Amino acid sequence: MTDRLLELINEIAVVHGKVTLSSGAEADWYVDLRRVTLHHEAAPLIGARMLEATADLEYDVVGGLTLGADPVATAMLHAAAAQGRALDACVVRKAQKAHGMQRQVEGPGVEGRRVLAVDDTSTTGGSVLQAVEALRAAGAEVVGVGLVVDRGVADVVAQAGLPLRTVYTTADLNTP
Ligand SMILES: O=P(O)(O)OC[C@H]1O[C@H](OP(=O)(O)OP(=O)(O)O)[C@H](O)[C@@H]1O
Ligand SMILES: O=C(O)c1cc(=O)[nH]c(=O)[nH]1
Repeated sequence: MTDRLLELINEIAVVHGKVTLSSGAEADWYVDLRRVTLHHEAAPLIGARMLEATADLEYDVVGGLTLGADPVATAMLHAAAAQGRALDACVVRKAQKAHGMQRQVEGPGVEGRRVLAVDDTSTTGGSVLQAVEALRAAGAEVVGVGLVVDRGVADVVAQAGLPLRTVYTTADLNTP
């Protein structure tokens, strides 16, 4: 059976060429997941597939470090709502806001709640584990990490003591 989401990722998000990654490392390919997490056909598929991939984990809030995680979390919120499930989303700011409510984690609240930390992709795990730290500081119980594309963080997430659920790994992508 055709995997339409994988087709879309390979067609519109995989970029060949030298690129500097979030960690500062150099790579010769990139997957610009924003091109699919904000795409009219791909985003609903991402919501459904992320719910499926994390079905064995129990959580009532989903979110991660802005910006990559945000459309993933909201796609999951909407996919869950379509199933009659009340799943809230949250956004983890890169730093605490200096005015207003001065929060780092935005949304209906994570204190005392079970949270799935997500990201669109992860290469070193730095971003998603920064989100885990901020979520815990806000009082959340982080139950696991969910990714659309894992670029190789299984060991890092395991070392952090969290279960990792992913829809794709780099082996699934048309990379050089
Ligand atoms: O596993 P890591 O080494 O942390 O890399 C992965 C991170 O890099 C990208 O975000 P980026 O830092 O480019 O920022 P953005 O989400 O604001 O675009 C991506 O969305 C992940 O969050
Ligand atoms: O490591 C990263 O920064 C990174 C890799 C990648 O393939 N896609 C992305 O958005 N970020």
